[in-house]
Amino acid sequence: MRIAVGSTNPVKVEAVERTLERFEPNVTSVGVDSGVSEQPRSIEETVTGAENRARRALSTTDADYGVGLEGGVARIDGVPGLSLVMWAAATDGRRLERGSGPTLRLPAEVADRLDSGAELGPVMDDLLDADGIAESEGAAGALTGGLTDRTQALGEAVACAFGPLRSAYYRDRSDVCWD
Ligand SMILES: O=P(O)(O)OP(=O)(O)OP(=O)(O)OC[C@H]1O[C@@H](n2cnc3c(O)ncnc32)[C@H](O)[C@@H]1O
Ligand SMILES: [Mg+2]
Repeated sequence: MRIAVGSTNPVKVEAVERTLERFEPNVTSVGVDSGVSEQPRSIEETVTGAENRARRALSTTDADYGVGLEGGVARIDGVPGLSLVMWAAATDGRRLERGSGPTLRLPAEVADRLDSGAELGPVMDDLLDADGIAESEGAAGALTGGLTDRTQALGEAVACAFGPLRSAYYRDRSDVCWD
Protein backbone atom coordinates (compact mmCIF):
# COMPACT_ATOMS: atom_id res chain seq x y z
CA MET A 1 0.00 0.00 0.00
CA ARG A 2 1.48 3.33 -1.10
CA ILE A 3 0.47 6.39 0.89
CA ALA A 4 1.35 10.01 0.13
CA VAL A 5 1.27 12.43 3.05
CA GLY A 6 0.79 16.08 2.18
CA SER A 7 3.47 17.51 4.45
CA THR A 8 7.20 17.36 5.10
CA ASN A 9 6.73 17.64 8.86
CA PRO A 10 8.23 14.38 10.23
CA VAL A 11 5.64 14.28 13.02
CA LYS A 12 2.83 14.02 10.48
CA VAL A 13 4.64 11.35 8.47
CA GLU A 14 5.28 9.33 11.61
CA ALA A 15 1.65 9.64 12.71
CA VAL A 16 0.62 8.02 9.42
CA GLU A 17 3.31 5.33 9.53
CA ARG A 18 2.49 4.33 13.10
CA THR A 19 -1.28 4.38 12.78
CA LEU A 20 -1.36 2.41 9.54
CA GLU A 21 1.46 0.06 10.51
CA ARG A 22 -0.69 -3.06 10.01
CA PHE A 23 -0.90 -2.30 6.27
CA GLU A 24 2.91 -2.14 6.06
CA PRO A 25 2.60 1.06 4.04
CA ASN A 26 5.19 2.66 1.84
CA VAL A 27 4.80 6.28 2.98
CA THR A 28 5.97 9.21 0.83
CA SER A 29 6.19 12.72 2.20
CA VAL A 30 5.23 15.42 -0.28
CA GLY A 31 5.25 19.16 0.36
CA VAL A 32 1.98 20.61 -0.94
CA ASP A 33 0.17 23.90 -0.50
CA SER A 34 -2.60 23.56 2.08
CA GLY A 35 -4.58 26.29 0.30
CA VAL A 36 -5.46 27.85 3.68
CA SER A 37 -3.56 30.20 6.00
CA GLU A 38 -0.43 29.03 7.84
CA GLN A 39 -2.51 29.13 10.99
CA PRO A 40 -6.09 28.05 10.33
CA ARG A 41 -8.49 29.75 12.75
CA SER A 42 -11.68 27.72 12.50
CA ILE A 43 -12.68 24.09 12.20
CA GLU A 44 -13.90 24.75 8.67
CA GLU A 45 -10.55 26.21 7.59
CA THR A 46 -8.67 23.38 9.31
CA VAL A 47 -10.74 20.69 7.58
CA THR A 48 -10.30 22.43 4.21
CA GLY A 49 -6.54 22.45 4.72
CA ALA A 50 -6.55 18.71 5.46
CA GLU A 51 -8.72 18.00 2.38
CA ASN A 52 -6.48 20.05 0.08
CA ARG A 53 -3.36 18.35 1.38
CA ALA A 54 -4.85 14.87 0.91
CA ARG A 55 -6.05 15.51 -2.66
CA ARG A 56 -2.85 17.29 -3.70
CA ALA A 57 -0.60 14.62 -2.16
CA LEU A 58 -2.43 11.91 -4.10
CA SER A 59 -2.53 13.81 -7.37
CA THR A 60 1.21 14.62 -7.37
CA THR A 61 2.27 11.00 -6.75
CA ASP A 62 1.24 7.54 -7.95
CA ALA A 63 0.25 6.48 -4.42
CA ASP A 64 -2.92 4.50 -3.65
CA TYR A 65 -4.04 6.95 -0.95
CA GLY A 66 -3.45 10.59 -0.07
CA VAL A 67 -3.53 11.74 3.54
CA GLY A 68 -3.64 15.34 4.71
CA LEU A 69 -3.22 16.61 8.26
CA GLU A 70 -3.88 20.14 9.43
CA GLY A 71 -3.59 21.83 12.80
CA GLY A 72 -5.78 24.77 13.68
CA VAL A 73 -7.23 26.82 16.49
CA ALA A 74 -10.92 27.37 17.04
CA ARG A 75 -13.48 28.60 19.55
CA ILE A 76 -15.44 25.61 20.82
CA ASP A 77 -18.89 26.05 22.40
CA GLY A 78 -18.62 25.69 26.16
CA VAL A 79 -14.82 25.89 26.29
CA PRO A 80 -13.22 29.22 27.33
CA GLY A 81 -10.78 30.89 24.96
CA LEU A 82 -9.12 29.16 22.04
CA SER A 83 -8.59 25.44 21.54
CA LEU A 84 -6.09 23.49 19.46
CA VAL A 85 -7.81 21.21 16.96
CA MET A 86 -6.38 18.81 14.41
CA TRP A 87 -8.08 17.28 11.41
CA ALA A 88 -7.16 14.64 8.86
CA ALA A 89 -8.54 13.80 5.42
CA ALA A 90 -7.85 10.63 3.48
CA THR A 91 -8.69 9.86 -0.13
CA ASP A 92 -8.31 6.99 -2.56
CA GLY A 93 -9.14 9.32 -5.46
CA ARG A 94 -12.84 8.38 -5.39
CA ARG A 95 -13.85 8.78 -1.78
CA LEU A 96 -12.69 11.35 0.72
CA GLU A 97 -13.18 10.97 4.45
CA ARG A 98 -12.46 13.31 7.32
CA GLY A 99 -11.81 12.79 11.00
CA SER A 100 -10.30 14.68 13.89
CA GLY A 101 -7.86 14.14 16.68
CA PRO A 102 -8.22 15.41 20.23
CA THR A 103 -9.05 18.99 21.18
CA LEU A 104 -6.98 20.83 23.75
CA ARG A 105 -7.80 24.14 25.45
CA LEU A 106 -4.94 26.58 25.00
CA PRO A 107 -3.69 28.68 27.91
CA ALA A 108 -4.83 32.34 27.85
CA GLU A 109 -1.25 33.51 27.32
CA VAL A 110 -1.03 31.42 24.14
CA ALA A 111 -4.51 32.38 22.97
CA ASP A 112 -3.70 36.10 23.39
CA ARG A 113 -0.68 35.82 21.11
CA LEU A 114 -2.68 33.87 18.54
CA ASP A 115 -5.37 36.55 18.67
CA SER A 116 -2.63 39.06 17.83
CA GLY A 117 -1.87 37.13 14.65
CA ALA A 118 0.91 34.74 15.71
CA GLU A 119 1.25 31.05 14.72
CA LEU A 120 1.00 28.37 17.39
CA GLY A 121 4.30 26.62 16.63
CA PRO A 122 6.52 29.71 17.08
CA VAL A 123 4.48 30.85 20.11
CA MET A 124 5.01 27.52 21.88
CA ASP A 125 8.73 27.59 21.01
CA ASP A 126 9.04 31.08 22.44
CA LEU A 127 7.16 30.37 25.68
CA LEU A 128 8.97 27.09 26.34
CA ASP A 129 12.36 28.32 25.10
CA ALA A 130 12.29 25.39 22.67
CA ASP A 131 13.15 24.99 19.00
CA GLY A 132 10.75 23.22 16.66
CA ILE A 133 8.26 21.87 19.19
CA ALA A 134 5.71 21.46 16.37
CA GLU A 135 8.06 18.85 14.87
CA SER A 136 8.47 16.91 18.10
CA GLU A 137 6.16 16.55 21.12
CA GLY A 138 3.99 19.46 20.00
CA ALA A 139 1.69 21.59 22.11
CA ALA A 140 -0.22 18.38 22.80
CA GLY A 141 2.84 16.95 24.56
CA ALA A 142 3.95 20.12 26.32
CA LEU A 143 0.52 21.06 27.67
CA THR A 144 -0.37 17.56 28.91
CA GLY A 145 2.92 16.85 30.63
CA GLY A 146 3.60 14.16 28.07
CA LEU A 147 0.39 12.16 28.60
CA THR A 148 0.00 12.43 24.84
CA ASP A 149 2.08 14.03 22.10
CA ARG A 150 1.54 15.45 18.62
CA THR A 151 2.32 12.16 16.85
CA GLN A 152 -0.20 10.19 18.90
CA ALA A 153 -2.80 12.96 18.71
CA LEU A 154 -2.49 13.25 14.92
CA GLY A 155 -2.56 9.46 14.69
CA GLU A 156 -6.11 9.41 16.07
CA ALA A 157 -7.16 11.81 13.33
CA VAL A 158 -5.51 9.56 10.72
CA ALA A 159 -7.40 6.54 12.10
CA CYS A 160 -10.72 8.41 11.98
CA ALA A 161 -10.22 9.63 8.39
CA PHE A 162 -8.46 6.66 6.82
CA GLY A 163 -10.31 3.91 8.66
CA PRO A 164 -13.64 4.48 6.88
CA LEU A 165 -11.93 3.93 3.50
CA ARG A 166 -11.13 0.37 4.58
CA SER A 167 -13.99 -0.44 6.93
CA ALA A 168 -16.32 -3.29 5.99
CA TYR A 169 -19.21 -1.12 7.23
CA TYR A 170 -19.13 0.98 4.07
CA ARG A 171 -18.91 -1.92 1.64
CA ASP A 172 -22.07 -2.00 -0.47
CA ARG A 173 -23.48 1.04 1.30
CA SER A 174 -24.45 4.18 -0.53
CA ASP A 175 -23.94 6.72 2.26
CA VAL A 176 -20.24 7.14 1.61
CA CYS A 177 -18.55 10.49 1.08
CA TRP A 178 -17.63 10.66 -2.61
CA ASP A 179 -14.91 13.15 -3.43
O1 LIG B 1 4.78 21.59 7.50
P1 LIG B 1 3.35 21.54 7.87
O2 LIG B 1 2.66 20.33 7.39
O3 LIG B 1 2.59 22.79 7.52
O4 LIG B 1 3.36 21.37 9.48
P2 LIG B 1 2.97 22.40 10.63
O5 LIG B 1 3.71 22.00 11.88
O6 LIG B 1 3.15 23.81 10.19
O7 LIG B 1 1.47 22.07 10.92
P3 LIG B 1 0.12 22.80 10.44
O8 LIG B 1 0.42 23.71 9.29
O9 LIG B 1 -0.90 21.74 10.26
O10 LIG B 1 -0.31 23.62 11.72
C1 LIG B 1 -0.69 24.99 11.68
C2 LIG B 1 0.05 25.76 12.74
O11 LIG B 1 -0.25 25.25 14.03
C3 LIG B 1 0.93 24.83 14.67
N1 LIG B 1 0.63 23.60 15.43
C4 LIG B 1 -0.33 22.71 15.20
N2 LIG B 1 -0.32 21.73 16.10
C5 LIG B 1 0.69 22.04 16.94
C6 LIG B 1 1.23 21.44 18.08
O12 LIG B 1 0.75 20.30 18.60
N3 LIG B 1 2.28 22.03 18.67
C7 LIG B 1 2.80 23.18 18.20
N4 LIG B 1 2.33 23.80 17.12
C8 LIG B 1 1.30 23.23 16.50
C9 LIG B 1 1.93 24.59 13.55
O13 LIG B 1 3.26 24.67 13.96
C10 LIG B 1 1.57 25.71 12.62
O14 LIG B 1 2.12 26.93 13.12
MG1 LIG C 1 2.16 24.61 8.45
